[in-house]
Amino acid sequence: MQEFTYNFLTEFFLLYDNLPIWFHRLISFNFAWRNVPTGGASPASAVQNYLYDRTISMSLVGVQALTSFPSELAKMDSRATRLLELREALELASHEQPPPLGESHSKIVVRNLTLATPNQVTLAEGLTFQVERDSPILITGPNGAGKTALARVLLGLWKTRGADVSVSVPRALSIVPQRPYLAPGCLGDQVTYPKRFVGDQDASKAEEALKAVGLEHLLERSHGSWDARCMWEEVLSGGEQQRIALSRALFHRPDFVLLDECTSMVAADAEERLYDCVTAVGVTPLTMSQRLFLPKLHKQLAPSSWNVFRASAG
Ligand SMILES: Nc1ncnc2c1ncn2[C@@H]1O[C@H](COP(=O)(O)OP(=O)(O)OP(=O)(O)O)[C@@H](O)[C@H]1O
Repeated sequence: MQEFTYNFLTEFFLLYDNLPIWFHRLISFNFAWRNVPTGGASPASAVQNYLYDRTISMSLVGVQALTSFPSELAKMDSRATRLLELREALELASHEQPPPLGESHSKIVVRNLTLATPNQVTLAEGLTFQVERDSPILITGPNGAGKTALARVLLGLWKTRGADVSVSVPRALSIVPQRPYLAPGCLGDQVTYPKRFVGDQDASKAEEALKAVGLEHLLERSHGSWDARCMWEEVLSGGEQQRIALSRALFHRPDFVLLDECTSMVAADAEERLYDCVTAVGVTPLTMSQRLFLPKLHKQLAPSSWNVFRASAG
């Protein structure tokens, strides 16, 4: 029944979303007809009033649009990033098929990797490292050094380059990006993304993940219902959005996770606990970050030979 009502309302507003505008116009015209200056109502004065009223209401709509501009921009930002990544992946797939990455069950292995952008700008050469289960590694480097680029290579989005290059990654590898994508859907869907939330099956695991990242208040706010829906990008703060993204890693528990500056908007005093949560559930992070406290949470630091990064002077 709930689904029927939801579908009905969605269809109704999609088809008739301009009804309120026409109601508003009728009311405005009625108002214009009644409130004419001395001399009585005439079509000319009514139309004049109507146009005056429309000018004012259109200006108000303009002001309203301006005030909602920053949040609209934030929404567009994460969507645009995803679209760009999709476009890059499609371009690579159509022109230059990247050689398939090797598959390894228990570790990430990178040997002699040359890191380069799609337009052939070399960012680093000879990258060699491996990440084993329970041996997290931290990669630091200045802005533009190529940390996200490395994540893209490991996910198979960017081509691997280099003589004798070999890159193998486990199937169970996922990413928590800096700017998370919030899926349209209910609260449960946000935690279980990319899979749809299935109440009976996912509720207790999703609740555990949500609590671990300190977002239990979202469930309380919706009176314990996972079906709450809203424009999540507008309602959740930047830090909350990043915590939601981390909760997905805790929900799905891949063997390895790429954490790409994924706590940059989280309050500093909570960050360390969040990283602990990830390792506590048996997920091994490969972290890309500038955060100063992070070295103590990782068993390995990226090898110093990585200072060949093109942008390291920055
Ligand atoms: N699609 C692309 N096409 C061309 N160049 C790109 C592309 N994406 C990123 N770059 C460039 O590659 C370089 C490395 O970018 P990357 O995002 O990996 O840096 P980063 O080390 O993650 O930086 P930050 O610390 O700011 O997140 C940058 O100079 C960037 O402009």
